[in-house]
Amino acid sequence: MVDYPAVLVGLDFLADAKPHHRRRIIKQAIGQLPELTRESVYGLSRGDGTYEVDSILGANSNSVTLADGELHVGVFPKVARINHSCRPNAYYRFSQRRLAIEMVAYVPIEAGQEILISYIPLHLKHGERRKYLKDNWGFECRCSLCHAPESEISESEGRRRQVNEMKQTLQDARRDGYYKDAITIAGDLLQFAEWEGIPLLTPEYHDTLADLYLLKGDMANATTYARMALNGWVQFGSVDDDQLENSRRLLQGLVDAQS
Ligand SMILES: C[S@@+](CC[C@H](N)C(=O)[O-])C[C@H]1O[C@@H](n2cnc3c(N)ncnc32)[C@H](O)[C@@H]1O
Repeated sequence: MVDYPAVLVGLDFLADAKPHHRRRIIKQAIGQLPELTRESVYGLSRGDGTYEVDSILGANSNSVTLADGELHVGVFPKVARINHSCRPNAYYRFSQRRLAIEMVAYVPIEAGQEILISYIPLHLKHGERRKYLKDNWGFECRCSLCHAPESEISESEGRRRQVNEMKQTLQDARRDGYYKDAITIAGDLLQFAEWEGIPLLTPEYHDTLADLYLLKGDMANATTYARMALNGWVQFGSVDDDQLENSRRLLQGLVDAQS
């Protein structure tokens, strides 16, 4: 799914304009939208706040960085209908070239099944996630993980903690030249992500494995993983995705080196 902004406001303007000017200008901009888009913006859920425009933006905006490097806040009407989950099945990314948000499913999502994204970084702990959502979004999370039995939450916490530690150990092992150990950890990380149902971006790990095998001098495995990474980025990637380009270059370099 691709979604274009109905409203896009520079962060400088939000920070600097006098509140009543800001609200008037944004309201005027919404008023000038085509009828259907305008209705979809006014039909969005409301956050706290006395002022309509502030409460719509507060509960429904996404921060995006435009090609000029400037941070903006946008209302993307379709994305704004998607709820948060600490166990998401999709994620979104912003394409500067398309000026659009692209939704990407981590796993197959059946028709009728709810699309869920994480509004917050996934590595946060349970309590931190709840606090972040309350402080920044103003709601108590009711996702399936937050409502799971205590034992399931603590199992999930343990796995996430372990994943963070493993990522650190992997980096240390790579830096110190223990490539074989780093390769084992990268494989375990993929397995953990599957158990947790927290989709890692698998191509990222295939890229890591390609890099480690290359460092180890195992060109055959490096090429296999580079190819898997490239296939993954084609699936997950965007038109302006650097990772796809980097992956393509790595694979080409490996193929050239062996020919
Ligand atoms: C961007 S909107 C999401 C779509 C909205 N639920 C709707 O029906 O249009 C964000 C608002 O949805 C609600 N929400 C989203 N995820 C939630 C969750 N995990 N638990 C409780 N409320 C949630 C909150 O009220 C939040 O301010």
